[in-house]
Amino acid sequence: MTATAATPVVPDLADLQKRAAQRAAERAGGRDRLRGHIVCDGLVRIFKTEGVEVVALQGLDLVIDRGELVAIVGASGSGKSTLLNILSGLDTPTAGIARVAGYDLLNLSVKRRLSYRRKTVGFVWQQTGRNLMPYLTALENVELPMQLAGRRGGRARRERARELLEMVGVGYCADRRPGQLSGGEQQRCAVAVAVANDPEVLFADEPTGELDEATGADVFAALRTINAELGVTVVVVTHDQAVATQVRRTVAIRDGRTASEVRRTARVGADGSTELVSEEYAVLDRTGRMQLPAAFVEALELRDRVRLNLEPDHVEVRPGEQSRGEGKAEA
Ligand SMILES: Nc1ncnc2c1ncn2[C@@H]1O[C@H](COP(=O)(O)OP(=O)(O)OP(=O)(O)O)[C@@H](O)[C@H]1O
Repeated sequence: MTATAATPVVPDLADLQKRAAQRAAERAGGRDRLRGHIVCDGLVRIFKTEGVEVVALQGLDLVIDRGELVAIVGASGSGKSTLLNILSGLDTPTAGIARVAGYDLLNLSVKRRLSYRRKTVGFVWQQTGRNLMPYLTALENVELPMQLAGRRGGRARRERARELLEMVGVGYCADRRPGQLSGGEQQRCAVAVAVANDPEVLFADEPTGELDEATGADVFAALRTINAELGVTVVVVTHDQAVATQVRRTVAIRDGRTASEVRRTARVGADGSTELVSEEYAVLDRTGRMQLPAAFVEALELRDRVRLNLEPDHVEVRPGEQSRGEGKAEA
């Protein structure tokens, strides 16, 4: 159709969809922002029970690149499980963007959701009993998902299962049933089971919650190996702050939003020795919102209103009239 003053061009559905996608990307801060393997942008989840609304996620932003290993930490009730349930396809968000490996989790048909959960993602749960079949050996447990998916022939399946158990350090447990394994060994087998069908992303919900520190460290070592050897993106949810020493990137959630991040990088010293350096960042969302760390707020007794000053290379946050503290914080 030719456009004239009298007959304006009516965009067709494909045009409108393209425009809507562009607008959504612009609103989210441009296409680059939405390019991660896992992308949450302005993610909202509201639960309604008996007329009461609970806002579990209040516009959460998070971008995780392919092949990253990230821990999500936060106090009880901060929204960790809600986030994991959405990312693993068990729950649907109320609004925002949630995308994993190209799947738009807000608009999944039943068929796509099933395929997403079967092929794209793997899970390790906190309860060891939920991860493994009690009457099968460790080896049979790892073989089972491949068998159900009709992948690989019998011998190849067995070989792959052995390889995965070796990879997570429990090759010696192959012929034992879960009841004959320690909690840590069971969770390491669970990691092997979860990646048996080559998922793109592995989600682990408090995988060390029932373990002591040393055994928990073995499970983290298994997750790191899987991440490095298979290139699987790994997201571990935990309320254990000590996990920061086990991974390179830790994202803290507070009140349903990403609040801060700790990144650990290897730094080579003048003598050639390598040390891991941790740096903590506050997370700034695309509208410029950030959460001050609770310790800073308490130290200066900040409340209600604060004064902001733009300095050449930083922003200064000072107590306002309502705040009683006399000191100043800098962001
Ligand atoms: N199905 C639900 N119905 C109503 N409210 C819910 C539901 N699930 C979670 N919530 C609420 O949402 C908020 C976040 O809960 P969530 O379980 O995600 O937190 P969490 O960080 O995983 O906590 P924990 O470490 O204790 O598991 C809480 O206030 C919780 O009570």
